[in-house]
Amino acid sequence: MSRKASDNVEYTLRSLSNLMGEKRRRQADGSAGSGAAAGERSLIAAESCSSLNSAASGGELERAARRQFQQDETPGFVYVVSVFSALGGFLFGYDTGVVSGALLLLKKELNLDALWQELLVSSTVGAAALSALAGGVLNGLCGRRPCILLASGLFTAGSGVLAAARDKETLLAGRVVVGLGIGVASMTVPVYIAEVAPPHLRGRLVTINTLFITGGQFFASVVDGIFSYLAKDGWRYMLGLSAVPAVIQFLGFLFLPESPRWLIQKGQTQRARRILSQMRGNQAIDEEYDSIKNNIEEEEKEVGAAGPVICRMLTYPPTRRALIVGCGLQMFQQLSGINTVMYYSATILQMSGVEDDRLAIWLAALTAFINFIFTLVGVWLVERMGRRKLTLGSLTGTAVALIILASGFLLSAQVSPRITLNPTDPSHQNSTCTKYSYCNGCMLDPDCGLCYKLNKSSVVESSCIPVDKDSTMKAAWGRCSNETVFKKEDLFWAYNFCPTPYSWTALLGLILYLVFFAPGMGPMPWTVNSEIYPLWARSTGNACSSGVNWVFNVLVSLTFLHTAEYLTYYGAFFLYAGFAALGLVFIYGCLPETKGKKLEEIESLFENRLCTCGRAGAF
Ligand SMILES: O[C@H]1[C@H](O)[C@@H](O)[C@H](O)[C@@H](O)[C@H]1O
Repeated sequence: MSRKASDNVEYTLRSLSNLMGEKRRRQADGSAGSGAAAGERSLIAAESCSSLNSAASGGELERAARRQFQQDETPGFVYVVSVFSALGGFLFGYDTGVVSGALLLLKKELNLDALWQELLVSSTVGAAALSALAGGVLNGLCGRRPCILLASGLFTAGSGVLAAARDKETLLAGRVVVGLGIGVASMTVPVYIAEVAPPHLRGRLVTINTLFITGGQFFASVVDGIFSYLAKDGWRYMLGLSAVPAVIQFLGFLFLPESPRWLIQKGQTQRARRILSQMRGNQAIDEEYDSIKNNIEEEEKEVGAAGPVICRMLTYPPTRRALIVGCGLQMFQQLSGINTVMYYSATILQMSGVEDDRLAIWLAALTAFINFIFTLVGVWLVERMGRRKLTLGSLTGTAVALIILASGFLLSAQVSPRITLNPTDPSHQNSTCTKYSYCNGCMLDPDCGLCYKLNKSSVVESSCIPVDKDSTMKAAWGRCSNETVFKKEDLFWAYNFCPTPYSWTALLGLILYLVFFAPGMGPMPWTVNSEIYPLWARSTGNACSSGVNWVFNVLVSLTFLHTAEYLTYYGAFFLYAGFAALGLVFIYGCLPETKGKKLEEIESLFENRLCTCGRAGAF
């Protein structure tokens, strides 16, 4: 009998027996438990055989029974635990998202130069990379719960330091502390949720964590929008607000349990059984408990317990392959350019005709909102389509959207308006801006912007002028240096883009990008990583793959401006499209379907050669 058919039969039988009013099975505990469990299993097996035919024929009944079974099996407690853990995802999203708005105010109030701005952004991501890697050891030694408590403690402390900071050095320290929290949370939360969730809900519950990440990013952009009107100290609220969810998570986790799988691994079996039955409601837990326990024993025999986990992972082919798949997914997530697209979204939207510069900050919120809403679509799709199809579909759409986005920039560059006026700098400073004859060159120079008028839809009276050091919304001198005056005079200022009739193509590309990326490539790397490693390798596997995610995040964001300078914007987006295409080949060949499988069964999907793993379990 196929696995699916036997599952169906089991669902049907268990639910039917519930429907017929059979008394809830009592939880067996301790040594008496195993005898009772064996009895129960044989009862189920006998039921399975005798009812096989009727179950197989009654499709409707089967579906109803499956639904009933799943409702019975999933107590609200699992959802509560998942939501409290996913607050870690929210903080990850909030703290990485809020900084752009905070910087706009900070750079004026504390006179931050470009290096300090860069430091405040990258220090967090860099610290996250390091602590995600270190989080693996902590997770293995101390368990998931202490790590989540540690992360929320770090978030709380970091946001307190940031809100109270008096100078840029303290700000930097606060950003590093927050980054340490993000790294630990990003690798622990998906693992913890995957370990407490029942198999049929695991994908959905872990994907909720990414929904919280994008929700955090969206919330951060709204907070940025609101507090941007508060020129003095607005940044303190922006950076300090994350203490609220952090404290809630910390308090919640004082009462929430450890992962039962980790407890079994550490030999704390009584506690593990108690927590597992809490998580599974009225369902008998013996089967799951035995399978976790047997699996741990088998793994220890097979792989041996000596030597550092990473070495054992690399020398044991199934975990080596899983590690390559997990890290590859995280790498391709970042290489397809999500964070540059998000960061650059306000400009892309402005480029497409939104001319009110005050709106820029709200436009970023709109992008974050699309990312959030379409991650919700992913939560809905993950248990329907499965991880593999969802990731493949999402990455294909992402690659196409990147090509459209790049074509938008390419078309804009090709019809780039000519520069017709060359006013002289009143302060007689030498600026590179005056040397450009076309808008395209001017746009790629981060120090310059285009000041122009429109005659119908064509650009006239254009000049390339240095950008104001405090605000990219206006020029340093000349016709476009005073926002209120130049708008009255029907002048326009374009920083980072050239006004052309093809700008809408980039907007279309941006929207399509988010629509496709958010349901699959956003959440799946986290979801798949939480389930592909056997228990002994899970902390280390997730630490490595999260570390890879953060390292590529820093690399892509730090190199974007240089890549754009050397390859132009369209070149940069074509490059990301190329990475996405490579990612597609990799995922097609190597990513097996893990939907509905018990965590203990997944290891077997990596038994064959890496490039054939994609075929394993792909239903
Ligand atoms: O999965 C998340 C999510 O999609 C975010 O929007 C992105 O900023 C992160 O880098 C990524 O890891």
